Amino acid sequence: MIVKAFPQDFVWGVSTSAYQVEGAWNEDGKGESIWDRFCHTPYRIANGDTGDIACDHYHRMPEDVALMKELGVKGYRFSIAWTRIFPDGKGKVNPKGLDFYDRLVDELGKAGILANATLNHWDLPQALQDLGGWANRDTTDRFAEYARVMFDRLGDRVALWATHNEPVVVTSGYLGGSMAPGLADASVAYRVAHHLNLAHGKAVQVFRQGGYPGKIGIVLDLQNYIPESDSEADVLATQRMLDHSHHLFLDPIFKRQYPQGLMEWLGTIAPQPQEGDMEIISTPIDFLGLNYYFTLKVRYEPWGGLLKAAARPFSAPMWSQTEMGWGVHPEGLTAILLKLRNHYGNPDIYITENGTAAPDQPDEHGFVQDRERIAYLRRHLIAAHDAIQQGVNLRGYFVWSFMDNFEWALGYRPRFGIVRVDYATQKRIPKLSAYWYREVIRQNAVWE
Ligand SMILES: OC[C@@H]1[C@@H](O)[C@H](O)[C@@H](O)c2nc(CNc3ccccc3)cn21
Repeated sequence: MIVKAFPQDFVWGVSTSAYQVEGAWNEDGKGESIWDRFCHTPYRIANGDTGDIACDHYHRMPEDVALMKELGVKGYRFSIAWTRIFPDGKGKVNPKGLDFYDRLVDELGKAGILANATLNHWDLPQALQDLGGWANRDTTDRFAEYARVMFDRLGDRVALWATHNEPVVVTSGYLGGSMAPGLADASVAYRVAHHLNLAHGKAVQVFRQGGYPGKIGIVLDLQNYIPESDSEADVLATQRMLDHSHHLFLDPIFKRQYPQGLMEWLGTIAPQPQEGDMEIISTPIDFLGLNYYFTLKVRYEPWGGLLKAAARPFSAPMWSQTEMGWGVHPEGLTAILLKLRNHYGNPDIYITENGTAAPDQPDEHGFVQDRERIAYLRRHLIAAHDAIQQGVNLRGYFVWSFMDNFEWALGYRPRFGIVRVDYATQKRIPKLSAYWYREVIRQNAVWE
C-alpha cells in the first residue's frame, strides 16, 4: 500500500451553499432571491422541488457544525444568502440575517473549524434582477456594498472569502435558460460575465482598503476539456469552450485582458470594458478556488449553439459515468492544477468542490455504504497529491458536499453528500464515505 501524505497544514473541508441547504426561504426578514422565484415558477425544477425547506440548515446549523466536528472536518465552505442581509438587494440591512451568519462563524470557531465564506453562490436578490440583475452595471456597486457589510461583521472570524462561486454558471443562466434567472439572451450574457468580473474586483478592493484579516479569492468552474480529435475544427471548438468556461474569468483576473479569440468570435456581444474596469478586475487575489468534477470531449458542431461546439462526458478506463451522467477522469484534475501552475502564476489554490452523486442505497437504518463515492474521492485526492508533488500550491480540499442537498434544476434526486439527509425527517446519517474521510483527515493522507 502506498501512502500519499499531504502537507502539514492542509485544510480538509466540506462544502455547501445557502440556497441548497438553508431553507427558511422567507423567514426572519429574508427577501426573495432569483432562485426562490425560479423554483416557484412552474416546470423549471424537476418534480416541482424547491429550496423552501431544503436541509433546514437555517434552524439545524448548530447540530450540523457539531457533526462536522465529530467527523474531524477542518474547514467549512458555505455561502451567504445576499437576501438575508439585503432583502431588497440594497438599502436597509436585515439584522436577523446578519445574526444567523454571526452565529454560524461563532459555532465554527468553537469547533475549531475554519470558515470559508462565499458571497455569491447564484442567489441574486430578485429586487436587483427586476432592475436588470447582473446585466445592469449598478449591480456591481450593490455587490460591493453587500461585501463591505459582510467583511465588517464577520471579517474577524472568516479565514477565506470568495466573491463568486462559478460566475460562468450565472452567465449560463442568461444563455441556456436552465439556471436562474432562466433567460436565453446571448446579447446580455457576456455583459453579465463582465459585470460579474467587475463586481469581483470591486469587492476585492473593498477588502484591501478595509485591511481585514483573512484572504480573498474567487471560485471558478474549471472542468477539463479535451478535443474529440486533432482536427483543426475540434481543436478550435475546444479552445472556444475553454475561453468561455475558463479564460472569460481567469484571464481578466490574472492577465488583465479577455481572451482575444473569444472576443473576436463574439463580436458585438463581447464584453465591453469601460476605462479602468480591467485594472479593478485584476486587483490581486490571495487564492483561487477550483471546482473540478469531470472531463469533457469537445467537437466542432455547426448546430452547437453560440460556440458551435458540443461536449460529451469522458471517462478514464475502468470508470463509468456518475448519477449525473458525468465522466470520471481524475487525471483531468491534475491537468487543471498544472495549467494553473504553468500559465496563471502558480497561485495558492483550494479545491473548493469535488465529489460525486452516487446511487446511495440506504439500509433499513438509513446507512449508505457509498463505496463508489469513496473510490471517486480517493482517486481525485491521489490526482491532487500528484499535482502537489509537481509544485502546485494546493492548500486544501473541500468535498462537495457535506450533506445531500437541493441540486438546482434537478431537485433532490441527485445526492452528493458524505452525510445522507432523510428529507422526510431531516435526520442526518453519515455515509461510509464520511467515516472514510474522517480517517483521511486523521492520517492527513490517502493510500493507493
Ligand atoms: O452539481 C454539483 C455542484 C452544485 O451542487 C454546486 O452548487 C455548484 O457549485 C457545482 N458546480 C459544479 C460543476 N459545474 C457545473 C455547473 C453547472 C452544471 C454542471 C456542472 C458542480 N456543482
